[in-house]
Amino acid sequence: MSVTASPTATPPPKRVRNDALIAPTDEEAALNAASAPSSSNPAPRQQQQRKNNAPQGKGKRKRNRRILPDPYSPGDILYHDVVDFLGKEYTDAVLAKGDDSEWDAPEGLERFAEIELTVGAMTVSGESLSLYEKDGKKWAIVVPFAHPKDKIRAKLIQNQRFHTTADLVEIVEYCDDLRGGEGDRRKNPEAGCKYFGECGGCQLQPVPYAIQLKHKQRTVDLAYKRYANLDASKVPEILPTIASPKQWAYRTKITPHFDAVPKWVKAQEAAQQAGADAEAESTNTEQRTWTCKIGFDRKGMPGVLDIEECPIATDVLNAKMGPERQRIKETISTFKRGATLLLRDSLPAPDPVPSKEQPFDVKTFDASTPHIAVTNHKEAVYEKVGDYLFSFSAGSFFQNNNSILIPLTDYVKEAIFPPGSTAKRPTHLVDTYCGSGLFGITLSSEFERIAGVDVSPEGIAAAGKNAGMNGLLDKTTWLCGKAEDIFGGLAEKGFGGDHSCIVIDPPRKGCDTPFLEQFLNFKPLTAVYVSCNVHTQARDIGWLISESEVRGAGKWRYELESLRGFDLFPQTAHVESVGVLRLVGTN
Ligand SMILES: C[S@@+](CC[C@H](N)C(=O)[O-])C[C@H]1O[C@@H](n2cnc3c(N)ncnc32)[C@H](O)[C@@H]1O
Repeated sequence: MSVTASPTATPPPKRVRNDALIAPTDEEAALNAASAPSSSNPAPRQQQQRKNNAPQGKGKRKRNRRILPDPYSPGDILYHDVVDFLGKEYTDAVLAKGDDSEWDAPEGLERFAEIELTVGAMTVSGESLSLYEKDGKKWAIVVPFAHPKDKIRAKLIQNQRFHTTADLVEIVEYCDDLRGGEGDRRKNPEAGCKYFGECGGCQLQPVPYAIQLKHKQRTVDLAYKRYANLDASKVPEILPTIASPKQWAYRTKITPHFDAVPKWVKAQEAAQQAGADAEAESTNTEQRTWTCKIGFDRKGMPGVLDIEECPIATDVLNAKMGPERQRIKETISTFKRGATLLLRDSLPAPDPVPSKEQPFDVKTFDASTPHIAVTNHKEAVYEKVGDYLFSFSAGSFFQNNNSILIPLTDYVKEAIFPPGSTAKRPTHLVDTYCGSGLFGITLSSEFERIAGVDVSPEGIAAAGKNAGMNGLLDKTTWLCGKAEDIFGGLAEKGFGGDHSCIVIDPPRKGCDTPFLEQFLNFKPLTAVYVSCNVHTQARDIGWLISESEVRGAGKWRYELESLRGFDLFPQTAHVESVGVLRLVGTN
C-alpha cells in the first residue's frame, strides 16, 4: 500500500533515546567505577542491590538524567568496552576527580557534527571504537559498520559517559584486516546481504568466518574477566569457538514486523473520500508517500527496514517471505496496530505421527523430505536432531540453528562423560530450563533416568510429547515450574547429587539465586551450563565457584573445567557459551 500526503502531515522521525546510557548519579558513578573491569569488583548481585538502593532527593533532576545501564545489558557491556579502550587507569583517574567530567565530551564533539576518525578497535557487539583526544582528554566514538584501521567519516549523535555514539557517513579508506569474508559485498557482490549497513541484524558479515570465531572466543574471555568476579587462576583458557556447519541459510525462525497505517494517512484518506479537502489539495503540490514496510529494525534509527530476503534464514523461509509480505500489504488497512510475523522452518508432519507405541525410528526417516514454512504460532513444527525427532508449537522456543545441534549436544555428552575418565559416571540427568527436552532427549541413551523442568507449560507439554515420540516416556519426568522447583521432588524419584549431573540452559537473564542455592545443596557430580548470554553466565558460574569454596570448607568445591563458545549465530556478534563445572572432593 502506498499513500501520498502533504509534507507537514507527520513529524520527521525522531531518534530513539537510549535510556540505558543516560548519565548516573554521584553514587551510581562511584558504583560504576567499581564495575569497570577489575578483579576487585563487588559481587554483581550486590551491585544490583546497591544501585536500586541509591538515595533519592538532592540533585534529583540530574540523577533522573543519568541512569546507569543495567548490569549485563548491552549498554553495560559497551561501557566496559569503552573503559578497556581508553585504559582503565585513565578512566579511574577521571572518575576519582568526582566532578562528573566523564560525561562532558571534549570540544569539537557537538551533536550532529561530522568528523573524520581512524577506527582503533571493535566492541563485543561488533561496532567500531575510535579515539578522540583533545586538551589531554581521551574520548571514544562508537560507530556501527566500520572496522579497525578504517578511516571513516561519522556524524555524532549522542554524548554518553566517556563516549559518543555516531552514525557512519562514509568509509573514506577501507582497511581489509577484518574484511574480505563471504559477506563482504565489495569483494563478493553476489554473496552476503544487501541490507548490511542499514539492518540492525548481522554485525559481523564482512568479517572472514575464522575471525568471527576468534571474536566470539574473545567475547567469552572478556565476559569472564568482567563479570565472573573470579581470580584469573580459576578461569580456564577459553577454547576455540566451535564453528557452525552452516554459516548462511541456517536460521530456522525469523520474525519480520511491520507498523500499522499511521493515523495521518488514515485521516487524509478519510478527508479525500469526503471530498472536504479538494481545494486545499489542489494547492498542495508537494506530496509525500507512506509505504508499508515489513522487515527488521534499522540500526540506530526508528522505523522498520523493508526486507525482501534474509540470507541467514533457511531457503524455505526466504521462499515464504514473498507471499507473506504480499498478504500483509494487501490487508494492512485492517491492522489497528503493527504486528510481527512468524516464519518457522519445519519438516512436514510425519504420517502417522510417532507415538509411545510406535516411536520415531531414524532408519525409516527420509532425510531428503523437503521442508515447509509454518506461519501459525500454534501449529506443530517438526525438527530432527541426530536420531531423535522433536515437535513443538511454532511460537515456542527451540534453538534456531539446527545445523549445529548435533555438535552441541554431543559436546555436552562428552563433557559429562570425558573419554578415558575414571571418575564416577552419573546415571541420572537433570535437564533444567529444558524447553521441549532438547538435552534430556538427545542425551537419554547415556542415562537411567532423566528429569526436566521448565516454566513454560507449552514447553513442558512438548517435552512430554517428544519423550513419547522417541520412546522415552518410561525413563523421563517433566515438571512445569521454576527451575528451582525441581530439587524438592528429586530424592523421591531416586535422584541424588552423588550419581546425577545437571544441564543448565536458562534464558538471557541467567539463573535466579534460589536455583543456584539449591544447586549447591544438591551437589551434582557435573554441570554443563549452556547460555545465549555469556555475561550472565559468567556472573552465575563465578558465584557458584566462589560460593562452593565457602560451603565446601576445603572438603569440596566446583571447578570450572572448560569454557568455549558455540557459533549458533554466524554473521552476528552473538555467541552461545558452554561452561563445564566439575565437583572436586567428597560429595
Ligand atoms: C534458552 S531456552 C532453553 C530451552 C532448551 N534447553 C532448548 O535448548 O531447547 C530457556 C528456557 O528456560 C525457560 N525458563 C525461563 N525462565 C525459567 C525459570 N525461572 N524456570 C524454569 N524455566 C525457565 C524458558 O521457558 C525456555 O524454555
